[in-house]
Amino acid sequence: MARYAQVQGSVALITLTNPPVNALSAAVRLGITEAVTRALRDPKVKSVVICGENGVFCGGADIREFAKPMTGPPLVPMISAIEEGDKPVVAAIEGVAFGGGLELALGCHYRIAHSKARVGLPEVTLGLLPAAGGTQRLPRLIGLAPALELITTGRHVTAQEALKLGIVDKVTDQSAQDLAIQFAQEVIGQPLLPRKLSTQLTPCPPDVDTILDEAMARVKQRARGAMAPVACVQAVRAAVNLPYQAGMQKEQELMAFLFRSSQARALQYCFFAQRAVGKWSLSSGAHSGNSKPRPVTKAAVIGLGTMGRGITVALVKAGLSVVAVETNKKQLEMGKQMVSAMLKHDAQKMNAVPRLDLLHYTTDLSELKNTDLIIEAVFEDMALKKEVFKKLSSVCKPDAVLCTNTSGLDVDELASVTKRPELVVGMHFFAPAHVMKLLEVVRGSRSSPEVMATAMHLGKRLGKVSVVVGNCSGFVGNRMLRPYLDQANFLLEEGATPELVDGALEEFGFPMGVFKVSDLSGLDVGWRIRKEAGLTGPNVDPKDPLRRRQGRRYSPLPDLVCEQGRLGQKSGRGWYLYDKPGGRVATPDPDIHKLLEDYRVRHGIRPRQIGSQEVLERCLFALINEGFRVLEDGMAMGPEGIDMIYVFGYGWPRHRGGPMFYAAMVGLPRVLERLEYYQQVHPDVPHLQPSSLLRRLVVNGSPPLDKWRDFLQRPHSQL
Ligand SMILES: CC/C=C/CC(=O)SCCNC(=O)CCNC(=O)[C@H](O)C(C)(C)COP(=O)(O)OP(=O)(O)OC[C@H]1O[C@@H](n2cnc3c(N)ncnc32)[C@H](O)[C@@H]1OP(=O)(O)O
Repeated sequence: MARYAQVQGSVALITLTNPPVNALSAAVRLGITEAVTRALRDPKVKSVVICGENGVFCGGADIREFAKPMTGPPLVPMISAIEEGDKPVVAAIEGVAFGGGLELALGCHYRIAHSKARVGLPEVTLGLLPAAGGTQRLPRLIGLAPALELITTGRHVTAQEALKLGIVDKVTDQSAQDLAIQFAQEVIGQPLLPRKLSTQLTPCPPDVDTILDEAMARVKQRARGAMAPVACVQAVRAAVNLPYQAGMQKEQELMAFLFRSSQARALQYCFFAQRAVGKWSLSSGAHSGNSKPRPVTKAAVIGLGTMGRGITVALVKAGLSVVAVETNKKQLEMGKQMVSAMLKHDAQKMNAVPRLDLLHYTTDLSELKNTDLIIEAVFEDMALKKEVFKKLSSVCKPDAVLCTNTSGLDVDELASVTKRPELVVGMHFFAPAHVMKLLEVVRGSRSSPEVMATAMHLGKRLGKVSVVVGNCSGFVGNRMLRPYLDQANFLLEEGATPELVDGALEEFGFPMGVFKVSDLSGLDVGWRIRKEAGLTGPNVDPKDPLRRRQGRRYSPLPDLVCEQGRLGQKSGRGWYLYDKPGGRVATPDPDIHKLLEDYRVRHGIRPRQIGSQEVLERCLFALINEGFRVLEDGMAMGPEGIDMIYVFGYGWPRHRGGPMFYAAMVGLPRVLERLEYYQQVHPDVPHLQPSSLLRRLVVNGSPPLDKWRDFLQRPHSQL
């Protein structure tokens, strides 16, 4: 796991060999410990170079080992032995030096990086802190403020920035290993003490306490309940206030606390779940390993509304040439201006040139005959989308892939109007499409494996976390959102206020509560959908009482709010009051409180005190329950997919792992018991009826999440 060689006569070359990222597994740590001991003992060896095989220095500790009892030599003494040795050790960093990998390099006396390498301490993203001396050595090397920023965010740093910050000593476009070997010979005999970071003091500006206090305030505000960033600040404070050994002691104490936390488990689960969803498989036996994507060099986007514009920008940023289509010249010009502005803004931030040359604008669909893949992003209306698909089917080349960016319409119905249903797939982007990381790739019943591979591969090129989902109303994300929204509205009827509900959800870790999100998206969006579904407006069954629709409880509150012209942020009033139309700062609105009070009086509802726990249980458990139904119906590959959809698309706090992981952490019997309780209290809300899968899991002893698939009744998923 670590290869040893003697090169150029006097240089010991230690190579980490644990593909794909040379993670510091027990075997690698043992290999390094033995190799370093050998090099330090061998009188013929005058200096040492540590590098990684296959162009990767080291991706850090082996995260898979965290769930198992610790074996092999620990990292801290291994790194100390390198630093304390009397021979210069040079780290040759290619690819990445992350986490324990960078900590290993910080224990070396010199660091040389390839120009394409990246370094960083991403432990905080795993619910941990850099506990192999990272919180103590990095501040000593680069100073307090930059170290705080890197450690509390886990941000990856390019080799160039690392050089500027002083993390690395040299950057090369050639082989970092070759330069390191040469360098290791040059530094033989030079004093080593100044290069041993543990012997140095952290350089501190006079306002050190202010810097630390401000960092703590910033981190607490951003963390939304995540503990690791707070612990990172505490550990770095120790690098300033305490001698090295005492600082290390503090680092270990904080790490021990984090390591056992449910947040660390959640974040590590997310790390693997994010990678697992990329490995899709279909019930036909096709999977990501045996299905080849089609080449896509030229794409098209139909419709330059909010979604179409974002998708166009995302495609251009990924280097694809794009034909952007609108129905008339005026719309086209408007779309063009917006897309150009977005690309210029983005390029400016990255100090790059906007790739406007990749774009072609037209109102003529016949110009799509050479495009490989078309994404329809017109208004969410089945008739209109069908018309577009019919036309696309006749103008596009026969093997062009046709994608729809619907947020919930039937992909099969759309595919049925084309001559190539096997080349039709849903690509559900989330607004703003060039920013949001989530992509639901919707498999129609006839979508071919090749077309699924193409959409998933394109998602990856766009930097998205792409999740394969089945073709059901609302797909996965929006389907699960409905019971959540319903519960939030019912809570208002029963005595809550928007700020009470939002407060509980924000305290849980959502960046915004449900009513603030609705105001941001525009309340008219849901209003239109409810009208089309016959839940409000002229198509309502006249026999339905006001608070019952289609056989179940219904809250007309959101409709009443819209009828008052309160459409959310854009109109300056929604569930909250804003300082002006388009304003962002929400303040509680006495008019809404009055509306709720009048409503309750009108309907004879006695308001009651509602606490945060009830808000969370009713909103989140109803959503989770629908998640179990999604699994039962075979509309998602597994709980990991659902969790990634919620983490990347709906602001579910990552340190809570996603709804299905959260359910497992709370305990499935508890979720079931609370759903049963609320169902008894609200028998007219079918969403509260516990799903059969949840019941079956509980009866079978609540197996761990990765075993849930074994309890599905359907032999095959719908994917
Ligand atoms: C005592 C505790 C001390 C903790 C200190 C630490 O070091 S904690 C770990 C800190 N390191 C990280 O957080 C890095 C995590 N990895 C990455 O950011 C990326 O994987 C990468 C190194 C930048 C490589 O990215 P790339 O896109 O090229 O590949 P993948 O992400 O798909 O990874 C390939 C496979 O490798 C697995 N993997 C990656 N890093 C680790 C790791 N540190 N431990 C274990 N496994 C790791 C990853 O899961 C992939 O596996 P597959 O089975 O192929 O999905």
